[in-house]
Amino acid sequence: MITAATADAVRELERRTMISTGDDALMQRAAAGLAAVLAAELRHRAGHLYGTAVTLLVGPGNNGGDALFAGARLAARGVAVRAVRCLGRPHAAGLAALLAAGGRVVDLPEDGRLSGPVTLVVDGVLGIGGRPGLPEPVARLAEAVAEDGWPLVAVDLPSGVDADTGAVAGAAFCADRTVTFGVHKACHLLEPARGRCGVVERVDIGLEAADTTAPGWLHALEDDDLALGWPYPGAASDKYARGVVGLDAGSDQYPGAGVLSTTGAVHAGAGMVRFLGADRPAELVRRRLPDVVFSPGRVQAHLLGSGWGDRPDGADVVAAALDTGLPAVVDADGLRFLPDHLPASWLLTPHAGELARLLDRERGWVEEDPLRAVRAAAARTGATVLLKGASQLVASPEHGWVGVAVPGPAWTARAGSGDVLGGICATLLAAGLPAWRAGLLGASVQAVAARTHPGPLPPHALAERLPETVGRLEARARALGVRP
Ligand SMILES: NC(=O)C1=CN([C@@H]2O[C@H](COP(=O)(O)OP(=O)(O)OC[C@H]3O[C@@H](n4cnc5c(N)ncnc54)[C@H](O)[C@@H]3O)[C@@H](O)[C@H]2O)[C@@H](O)CC1
Ligand SMILES: [K+]
Repeated sequence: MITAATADAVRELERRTMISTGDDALMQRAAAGLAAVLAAELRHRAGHLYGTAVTLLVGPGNNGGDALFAGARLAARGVAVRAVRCLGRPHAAGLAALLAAGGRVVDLPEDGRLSGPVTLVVDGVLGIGGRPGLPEPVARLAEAVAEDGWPLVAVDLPSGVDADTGAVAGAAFCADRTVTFGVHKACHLLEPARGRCGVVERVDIGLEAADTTAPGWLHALEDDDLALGWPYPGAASDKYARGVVGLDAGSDQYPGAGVLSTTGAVHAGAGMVRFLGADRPAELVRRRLPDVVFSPGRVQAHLLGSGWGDRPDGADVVAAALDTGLPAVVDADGLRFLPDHLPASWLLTPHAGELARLLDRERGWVEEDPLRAVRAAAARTGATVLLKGASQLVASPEHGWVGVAVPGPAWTARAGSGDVLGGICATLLAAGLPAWRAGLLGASVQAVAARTHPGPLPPHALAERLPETVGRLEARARALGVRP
C-alpha cells in the first residue's frame, strides 16, 4: 500500500514534527536524501561522480532550498553544480551553502533554453506550495527541457502540476524520477500528474506518525495488496461461501451490457450468478454462459443498472433491492434511480459524467478535482463510491481516506469495461467483502489483467482473462506465506 497526503495534511505533519526536530532538520534530511538519489543517478549515467554537471532549477520556496542544499553536497564531491534562478529569490541559506561549496548561480535566459554540458537537471522550482501552472519564461523552460531531452529529477513533485488534485491544467515539468520526502503526495497517485512523475522515490525524513485514516490521506493498492486481499475460495467453499450474485443488467435496447456484466461476475469467481434482467440479454447470456441460472432465488448481492437505458421501472427495481438489505452495485443508468439515502454496503460505480449528474454538477467540476468529487458523492448518498477513470478512486461515508486502485493501461477505458467491472465488484460483495474493498479490488484486478496482456483487448476478452489473473494472484499470495 502506498500512503499519500494532500499538501495540508503534509504541512500539519511537518509542523508537528518540527516541534521536536527544529526548523532546519527536516530540510537537511530532505537534502541529504535527495543528494544520495542524485549521486546514484549521476553514477548510473556517467559511471562516476567527479566531473559530472548538474543544473538546479530553483524557485523561491523550500523546494528550491532542498535542491540548493543537495547541490551543495554534490559540489563538495566534485560535481559542477549550477543553480538557475527561475522564480523570485532563491532560499538564502541554501544558496549560501551552494556558493560556499563551489557551485554557481545564473539567471534563467529569456528564451528559457539551457546550455550544456548537463548530465542531470533538477526541478526545484515549486513543491507543495506551488500554484498549478508555470509563469513565463519557466513554462518555456519546461518545454525546452523536454524537447532537448535532458534527464530530469523533480524535487518532491514536477513543478506546475496540482499537488492535491493531480490536475495538469497549464505548463508543467515532466520528470524521469521524482524524489519525495516523508510521505507520497496525492499527485504521485493521480493522473494526469502521475504520468509526469516518472519513478517516484520516497526519502524518509523522520516525520511523526500520522492518522492516515483521516480526510486528506490516500491509500493506493499495490499488486501484493491485491494478491493478499482477494477472497480465494477454500477447499470447503460452496457456492454460498463464494457468493451468489443476482444480476439485473442490460435491456432489450442494450443487451450487450447484460452479457458483459455477467461475464465479469462469472469470471471473477462468483459461486453462482442469477440473471434476472430483460429477455434479450437473457437469451444472449444463456447462449454464451451456460452456468448462469435464470430463476429468482437466494442471492447475496445485487448488480443493477448497466445498460438499462430509459427503464420505466428503474426506481422500483432499486427500491426492491434496497428492501432486501443486501449489498449492491449500482452502475450506469441505475444511478439515475437512487433514493436520497443509501447504506455504505452499496457500491456506486459512476464515471466522471455520471458522477457529475449525481451531484448536479458539470463534468468539468468532477475532472478538475476527482478526489473532492468522489468524497462529495459518498457524503451525499451515504453509499460507497468507485469513480472510474484514468485513476480509479473509492470513497466511503465510513472513513475519511480515499482508496486508489492499481493503475492499468489506458486502453482499458472503452465502452463495456465498466459493465465488466460492475460484475466483478458484485461478485466480491457477494463473497462478503465490504463495499470499499470490493471496489478497490475489483478495479485493481481488471487493471492487472489488462496490464499483463501485451496489447488492447475488448472488455469481454479481458473478462475471460480474470481466472488466469486470479490464479497468478493466488500463487503470489502463497509465495508471500498466506494460505488461502
Ligand atoms: N516544510 C518542511 O518542513 C519541508 C518542506 N520541504 C520542501 O518544501 C516544499 C514546500 O515549500 P514551500 O512551502 O516553500 O513551497 P514551494 O517551494 O512550493 O514554493 C512556494 C513559493 O512559490 C511561490 N509560488 C507558488 N506558485 C507559484 C507560481 N505558480 N508562480 C510563481 N510563484 C509561485 C509562492 O508564492 C511561494 O513563495 C516541499 O515541496 C518540499 O520540497 C522539505 O524540505 C521537507 C521539509
Ligand atoms: K519541484
